[in-house]
This record gives sequence, structure tokens and C-alpha cells, in this order.
Amino acid sequence: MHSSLPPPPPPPSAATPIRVVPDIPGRGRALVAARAIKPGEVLLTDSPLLLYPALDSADGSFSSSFCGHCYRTLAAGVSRSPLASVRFCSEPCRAMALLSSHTPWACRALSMIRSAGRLPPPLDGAEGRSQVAFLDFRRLLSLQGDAGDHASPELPLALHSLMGSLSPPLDPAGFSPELTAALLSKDRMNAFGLMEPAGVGSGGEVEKRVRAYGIYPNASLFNHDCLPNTCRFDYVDGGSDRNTEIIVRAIHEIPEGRELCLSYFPVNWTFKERQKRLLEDYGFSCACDRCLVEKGWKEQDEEEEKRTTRRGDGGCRGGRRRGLPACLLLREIHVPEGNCGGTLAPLPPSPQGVTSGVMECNACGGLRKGDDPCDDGGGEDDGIVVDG
Ligand SMILES: C[S@@+](CC[C@H](N)C(=O)[O-])C[C@H]1O[C@@H](n2cnc3c(N)ncnc32)[C@H](O)[C@@H]1O
Repeated sequence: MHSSLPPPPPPPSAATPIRVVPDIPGRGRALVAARAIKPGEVLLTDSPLLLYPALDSADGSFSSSFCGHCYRTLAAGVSRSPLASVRFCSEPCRAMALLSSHTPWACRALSMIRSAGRLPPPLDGAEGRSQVAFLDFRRLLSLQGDAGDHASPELPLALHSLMGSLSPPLDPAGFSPELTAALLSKDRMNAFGLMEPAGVGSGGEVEKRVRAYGIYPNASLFNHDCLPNTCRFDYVDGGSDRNTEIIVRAIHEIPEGRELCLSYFPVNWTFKERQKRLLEDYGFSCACDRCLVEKGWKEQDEEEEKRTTRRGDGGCRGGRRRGLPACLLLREIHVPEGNCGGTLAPLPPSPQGVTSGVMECNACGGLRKGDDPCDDGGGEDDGIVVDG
């Protein structure tokens, strides 16, 4: 007599779409398609190891327009932290923050440094200790970025001595200058910015600001390509309690075995801007297909390239560039700067595997439907036309 049969295997399309390759020469670890992938498929959903708020570039304070713990946009009726500029959306968020990133000691230290440049005396007892238990430190240490990756060692050394002065409540054992330098490198190479929804400045320009930075252990394994085949989304103001997760989706069909890449910055940067950032912050010169094409463009084209790439043409309107595959692909996935400058990827396919044909923007959340967003009829781009 047969015992109960094992459950049927999942359908092939449900098999995990991603495989980790331990080392591609010259690129380190990489993620590749474990099977054929459909446009819009969700490839990864990742939770942060570590999240921290961005400083307001105008005055160096934390923004008070979102919660200092869950990072959602604040409504009225918020509670404050001991550090007056940080606000929370609810008492539970405030209580959680006071136990982790906003301990009384940490807030007092920041207030005193900002107001008088003085360091606070150490506090006795558990109340002063920053809790880092939530942080999977070993996972963080496994990410790309080493102590030796700094062009100049002064910044990590200065930070380390500041931390040393501040650290009595922490256990400084093993917290060497090398570890501080390595952590800074890891942050530079792996942090993802969670963006504020794109707004419009007083001069009518599109304003994009980072709300918080997060380190995501799995998403950190994506290598870069200036014409990426994947795109990452976040929904920080969403209702779910997993609102700080990031989601990576396929931009178009990807065959099995192909490397999966993100762009580490907006796709509309010029060749020079991209190469500079990749070399300075990530330590490599990009040799992707798009860079190989654009490397050949003449120096004097830089200004025209900047204008057309920002506008969303991928540098294509200069006549002779029209028709280059890189230009065409770029125009499919890039929203012009006049709108929000984001990148488009299709919404996920239905459970039956039917692709949606609707593109979502990762900067403003707008949706665009249409088969031929690259139509170059000579008119202005339509940008986002279907309301999100
Ligand atoms: C966020 S990590 C990506 C994962 C990394 N390969 C690893 O082994 O952990 C960024 C680093 O990966 C490498 N990398 C990413 N994209 C690359 C590319 N297109 N060409 C060469 N190296 C790349 C660089 O060393 C870069 O600093």
C-alpha cells in the first residue's frame, strides 16, 4: 500500500530565477539568470541589514518630514525623539528607535556635537548602549569593500578617532582603524538610497532627495551595467510592515545564464559621469556594451550628450547615433529628466505568466502603457501618461 504521495514539484516558472556565481574574473561575485526570465518578473525581495537616515544637505540635520524609525512620510500628531529634529509616526516606532538607533546616549552625543562641538560624558548602565543586535555584522563584513579601498586614509582615520572619543558606552575592543575604514568602504559600495517621491522645486526643476540609506545583503550582489536588465523599486510609504524592503524586477526578457545587473545610479548619466563615479566609488572602469559604444564618441559631444541623455533620448538625436541598440534600449527604460528621471520596468506578469505591458517608474511610481515609447517622431516625449 502506498503512503500519501509527495506534493507535486512546483511549475518550472516558479523555480528560483537567480543563481549566485562565486567569482567572475574582474567582477567578483555575480547574480545570473537560473532560467529564462519574463519581463517584470520579481527576481529578489530583500530586507535591509542596516538603515540610516540621510542628512539634509542644506543644514546637515535629519529631515523631519518622515519617521525616524520606519521612514514613512509623517502625518500630523507625531512624537519627538530626545534629538529634537527627529520625529516618529507613532509611539511604537519611537519606542523601537529609542532601543536601537536613537538611544538617549546617541541622541545626546549628536545634539552636543552639533550645538557646541563638545563630546558627552559616558553614561552608566544599559540605557546608554546602542543596540546593534539587529545588525548581522558578519553578513555586513562579507560585502564588497576593504580598508584599502580609500583613495586617502584621512577620512576613515578621523572618523575612527571621533568614534573612539564617543565610544565609552560601546565596546571598542577590536574596533580598529582598519575596521572603520572597511565599514566605510562597504557603505560606499553597497548602500542603496531610498528616495523621497520626486518633487518639483521653486524653479520648476525636478527635485530628487534620498530619504534614507540601506544595506541590503542580497541586492548588494548585483553587479553594475550602464544598460541594466533589472531595476529596483521601493515602496517606503506603503502600508506593509515590510515597507523598507527593496524589490528587483526584470526590465525585459532575460535568457538563462545571462548576468543580472542593476545600474548603480540613474541611467541618464553621460559616459564621463558614469566612468568617474564607477572608478572613484566602486574601483572599476566599466566596459559594458553601452560604454564601449560611447567611448568612441568625440569629446566635444559631451554637452550635447548631456542634454539629450537627460532629455531621455539616450544621446540618439544626433542623427548618426540614431538606431544604435544602446540608444534605443535606453529610450525604452528612461523617463526624461523633465518628468522624474527614473527608470521603467514592467509590472510583474500575471500568475499565469502573461506579461503586463505596463511600465512602472522606480522614481515617481507613475505607469506608462504602450508598445513603442521609443517612437522618434520628432516631437517631445510624452513621459508618464498613465496615472499611478
Ligand atoms: C555592490 S558590489 C557587487 C557585488 C560584488 N561583485 C561582490 O563580489 O560582492 C560592487 C562591486 O562589484 C564589482 N563590480 C560591479 N560591477 C562591475 C562591473 N560592471 N565590472 C567590474 N566590476 C564590477 C566592483 O568591484 C564593485 O565595487
